[in-house]
Amino acid sequence: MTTATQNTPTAGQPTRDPLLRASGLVAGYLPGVNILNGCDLDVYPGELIGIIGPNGAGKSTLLKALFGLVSVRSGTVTLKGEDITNHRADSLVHRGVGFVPQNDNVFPSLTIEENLQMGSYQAPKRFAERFEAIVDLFPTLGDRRKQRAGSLSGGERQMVAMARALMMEPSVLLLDEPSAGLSPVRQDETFIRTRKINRTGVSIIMVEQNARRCLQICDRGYVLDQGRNAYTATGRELMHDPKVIELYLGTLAADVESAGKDVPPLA
Ligand SMILES: Nc1ncnc2c1ncn2[C@@H]1O[C@H](COP(=O)(O)OP(=O)(O)OP(=O)(O)O)[C@@H](O)[C@H]1O
Repeated sequence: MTTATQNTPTAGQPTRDPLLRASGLVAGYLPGVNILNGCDLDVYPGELIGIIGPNGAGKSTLLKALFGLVSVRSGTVTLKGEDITNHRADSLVHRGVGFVPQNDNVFPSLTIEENLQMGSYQAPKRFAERFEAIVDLFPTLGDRRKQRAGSLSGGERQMVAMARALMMEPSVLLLDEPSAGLSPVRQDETFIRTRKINRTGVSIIMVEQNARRCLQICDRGYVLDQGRNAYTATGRELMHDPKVIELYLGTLAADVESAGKDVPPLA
């Protein structure tokens, strides 16, 4: 059995230049209270990265720090080698970073089409072309373009939120707990959708509570604990690492291990 590497953020990484790199991030909300205590993260072109860890570990805060929503106190974030630390969200969108928050991620009173128009407000002339590309990926959105987002199910709203973030054709997409609050079936659909987006070439950083499913689909995973990298390796290695199972995946994962079988594959 391969063992995940503790405290070495470079484990299992490709050797080419990272698309996005976070180095030694320290960040927090209240003066004098740091939530991130020196986080490192590398995302290589085309990768799907999973971030898991206990409640309050700072996973969502890490995404917010990458997207300029939480002030970075020290450390740097680079995109294609360019320093983007503490850049504003609108500037990051322009540079190719997309963000899908966990909550309130659609405009409920607007139709699906209008929600997607909001996603392309920085490049309205590209709306038709981007809308067509999105509908190719998620045909339901085209069929139901005139439906108000507020009347959609949780899973469908999540699809609209992802689609809206894709309107600016990001090179990297940040997803904050996309499966939160969804039934197991809808969670699976969300993970399949995430992988589908990734296969179009978009790099993804996904924070997830559903750690096993997340590790199952991601190329590499980071385990965050108390605002620091605890473990990193490929998703598969983390999923089968005894220490990671014991500390972070809990009994369900242990049951899977002891039964000697993997979690069922996503369709
Ligand atoms: N807006 C905020 N103001 C002050 N503290 C906050 C704020 N948002 C989050 N925190 C605190 O930051 C810490 C980390 O929260 P964060 O949401 O990043 O953790 P997480 O790993 O994503 O946890 P979970 O899995 O429970 O969502 C928690 O102690 C939380 O209470």
